[in-house]
Amino acid sequence: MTARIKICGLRDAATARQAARLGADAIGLVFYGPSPRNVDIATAAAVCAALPPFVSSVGLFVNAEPAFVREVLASVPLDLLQFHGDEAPAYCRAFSRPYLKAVRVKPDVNLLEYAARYADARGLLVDAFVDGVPGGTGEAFDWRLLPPDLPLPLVLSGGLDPDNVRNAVNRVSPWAVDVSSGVESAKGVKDLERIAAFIDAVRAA
Ligand SMILES: O=C(O)c1ccccc1N[C@@H]1O[C@H](COP(=O)(O)O)[C@@H](O)[C@H]1O
Repeated sequence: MTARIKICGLRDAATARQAARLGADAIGLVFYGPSPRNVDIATAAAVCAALPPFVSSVGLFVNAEPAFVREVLASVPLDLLQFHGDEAPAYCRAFSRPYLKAVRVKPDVNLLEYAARYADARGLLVDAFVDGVPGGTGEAFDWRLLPPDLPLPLVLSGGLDPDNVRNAVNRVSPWAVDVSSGVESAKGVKDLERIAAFIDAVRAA
């Protein structure tokens, strides 16, 4: 099975359209002020409007005020929410939208427990644990910490790039992969050649 591909941290309509043309299945919009990939609501709406059919838009939040998530949802047609902080299951469900729960993996993590707690999530997204930073760090983690029998679709992220993603897909067999830093030329600046190389590498796995 070919892994689906999400390119996260898009900040303009032209790059989002190019990513879709190159074969991305989903693009991510970061609504988290401290991130170099943060977008405002108007920009996010313009990015979504530029997407061709059958390419999903994912909104990423980190411990956001519910009112802010609702404000975004009122103007931006997001297909999926990605909760990348310490959001409780009740919080994630409160928006009545499909969601992914991100888990930052460290050696003592119990992903089966997470899968049970967030059983109504569309998937678990696994990222590297880096102290003090919620994500988007470009750091990978030890994929051997992932259980083989996770009952939810697994979205693999954390330090993926055009050079390691083929091996990652072959080793982990995730439902999808998600990348941000690994397809950038500088923090927050997407590089179309790296996006193309990343997508080619996933397809070649
Ligand atoms: O992209 C960000 O800036 C970001 C900020 C806060 C939380 C998550 C963020 N990105 C997500 O982190 C993972 C891994 O990213 P990377 O490829 O290692 O840079 C991915 O799911 C991004 O969507």
